[in-house]
Amino acid sequence: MGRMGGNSRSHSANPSDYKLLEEVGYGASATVYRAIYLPFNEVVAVKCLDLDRCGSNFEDIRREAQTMSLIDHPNVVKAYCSFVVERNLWVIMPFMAEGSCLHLMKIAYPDGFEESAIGSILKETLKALVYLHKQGHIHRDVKAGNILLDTNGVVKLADFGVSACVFDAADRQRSRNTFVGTPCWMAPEVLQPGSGYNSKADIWSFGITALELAHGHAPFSKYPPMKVLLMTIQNAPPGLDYDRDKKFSKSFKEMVAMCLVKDQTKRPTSEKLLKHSFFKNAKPPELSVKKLFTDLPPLWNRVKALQLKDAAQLALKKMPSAEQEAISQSEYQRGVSAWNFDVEDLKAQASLVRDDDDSPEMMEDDEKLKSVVSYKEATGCQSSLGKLNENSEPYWTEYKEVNDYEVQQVESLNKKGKVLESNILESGGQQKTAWKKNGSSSEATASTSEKDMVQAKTKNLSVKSRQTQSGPLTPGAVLSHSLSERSRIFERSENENQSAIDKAKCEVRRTPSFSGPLMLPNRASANSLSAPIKSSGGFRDSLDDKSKANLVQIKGRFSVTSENLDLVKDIPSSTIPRRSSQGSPLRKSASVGDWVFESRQMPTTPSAKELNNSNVPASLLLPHLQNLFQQTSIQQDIIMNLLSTLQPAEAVEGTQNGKLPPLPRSSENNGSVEAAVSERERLLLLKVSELQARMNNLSDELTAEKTRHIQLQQQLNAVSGQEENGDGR
Ligand SMILES: Nc1ncnc2c1ncn2[C@@H]1O[C@H](COP(=O)(O)OP(=O)(O)OP(=O)(O)O)[C@@H](O)[C@H]1O
Repeated sequence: MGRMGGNSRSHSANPSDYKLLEEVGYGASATVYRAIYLPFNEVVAVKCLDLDRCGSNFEDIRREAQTMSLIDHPNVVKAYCSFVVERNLWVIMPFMAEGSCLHLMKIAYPDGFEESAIGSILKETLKALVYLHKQGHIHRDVKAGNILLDTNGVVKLADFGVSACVFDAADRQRSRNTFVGTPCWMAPEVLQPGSGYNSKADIWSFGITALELAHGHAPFSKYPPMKVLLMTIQNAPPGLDYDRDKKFSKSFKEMVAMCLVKDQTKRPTSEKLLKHSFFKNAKPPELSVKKLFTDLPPLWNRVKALQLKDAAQLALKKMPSAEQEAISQSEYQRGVSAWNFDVEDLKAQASLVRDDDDSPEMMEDDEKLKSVVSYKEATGCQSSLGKLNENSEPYWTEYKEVNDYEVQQVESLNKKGKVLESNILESGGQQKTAWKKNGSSSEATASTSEKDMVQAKTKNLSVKSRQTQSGPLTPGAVLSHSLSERSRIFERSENENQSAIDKAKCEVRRTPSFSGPLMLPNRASANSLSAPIKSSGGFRDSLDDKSKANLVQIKGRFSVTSENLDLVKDIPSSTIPRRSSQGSPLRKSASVGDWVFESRQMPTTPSAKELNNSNVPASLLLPHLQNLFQQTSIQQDIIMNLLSTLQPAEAVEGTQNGKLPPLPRSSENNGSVEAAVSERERLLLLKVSELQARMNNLSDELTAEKTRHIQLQQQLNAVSGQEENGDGR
């Protein structure tokens, strides 16, 4: 690793040359800090990847770092250098002071950007894709969260955590048959295991990103991953609606429609797409993008605000399972990439998710949030919160209300709890006025590099406290410090009982390992299963026993599992009827190439008695009953097929010529199976008695023949006696 080419001034691989300041972002596998490179007094970004969370696939990381070192394009975030510090990989990059488009939308543009800004952002992103594709790379994780902005309006595509070099022959097969990405942004061919994909998958993700920038969230973002997977495969492609999206131009709509074609061969290449009229008319980013953040607070304060918002949302969910669901949902909806797909579980979940927006659960959440928290959700939380975007004021203007709510949570859920966030909340409250658009505070424009450095010296209590309390900053300390720990630093004393809100923050940031109704992997499980940089199966060891037992295939960040292989492996595949339609109880395994029996349609199937006695609503019972019905029909099918294979072919004839009728084969005739069997029995008995009668006849005939034979013998003897007497005379 170490230094990477192309820089006139190279950055050292010595961690003590970097002074880590505020956290400015976090993803599935990494936390990103603003930092100062001391030898040059230069602001940089340091991405700290926890190698343990990455599955410690060092070989992949090394290859990834090499890939990054070859990147040299003004619209691609390049790595200056990378090096391992204890169990962490530090990647040193240019600091993009305005963070990602996703963060920007969540903070200030919950309903998306205006078309001129979108045009510029997309054009710059597309230039990056043209470059990467020419170099033989597939990015595989194009989304608003990976499009970074600088204060002067520069747009760069980031995160090669999942990119793959298709020119590397050894890697080609794997990279093209690997499940990598974030479900909402993933192309249909990527979601269909084994079909393989190429750089056109990036064009699909680019189209989804266009919709994300236009609406503030990606299509289907309110659904759990598997529902998204099924909808992407089964539904018509999403797009800009000609009625609902009246504000957008025809050429924008056309461009999006070109990207979101299911048949990858019909999608344009990045190079061709760049020639589309939509991009020809795009404004330079310094005109249309720069103005997006003129009145906003510094990035790290925005990130802090977003973390508080996540925590507030999480604190609403008090039951452990609900917490897990919330974490899963929020991580997923935020666009975090690490999702391991247990296809069976997710299919079952998908069948339970209603397509309409008015599911009671969602409405309940909606009401709860509306009554307590008045902020609107952007991309991330929109789905579970319903339509909260009616009021389009930026999130940060309501920051204080969120904080008030958090205080309530802290007070009500933790009697002993001290208000850990007091400092944060106070500063948040003050900043609320300072951040308001049209406000005149100097804070609003304090995001230039020089100012950042000054602010870092004066404002960053958490980092300073950490450094003074624990001596030199170690990477481990950096990575392990959580928001709660930082809260303690703010408070400057240890808390015995972590407040609910504080705990919730830990959950948001870190990696709980409980399971919940959605059965979606939280970040911890996702990361333990997956290599966030690039996958290769090197993380197999981190699977627990159950996962190992069920693992069919590890596909990049996602593993495809089935618990049902044992059930079917002893049944000859030829005896199982094959149905190819969607929703069939028998499906082709994602990876083993054989047909598997999908008995695990539901996470748990209650007994009939339970179903009868319970007060469960029909909407919940129905899927279980359908599941039971489906399983019963499958079993019948299998029995029928086994019976038919036991039956000799020549026996399948009509009774008229003395032979037996065939057993009914189709499932429609299942009811007549018993009757058919007894009919066969009766005919067999008839046949036996018929044979017996024929045998009796034959015996009689034999006896008669024998008698005739004796009589003839006697006649012959008599004749020969007469002849002898005649000769003697
Ligand atoms: N160079 C940078 N300058 C400023 N902010 C950055 C920089 N790199 C990343 N970030 C911020 O950190 C966030 C997480 O970074 P990144 O996407 O690289 O992590 P990740 O673990 O790979 O995430 P994911 O897998 O979910 O895409 C980004 O969304 C962005 O907001």
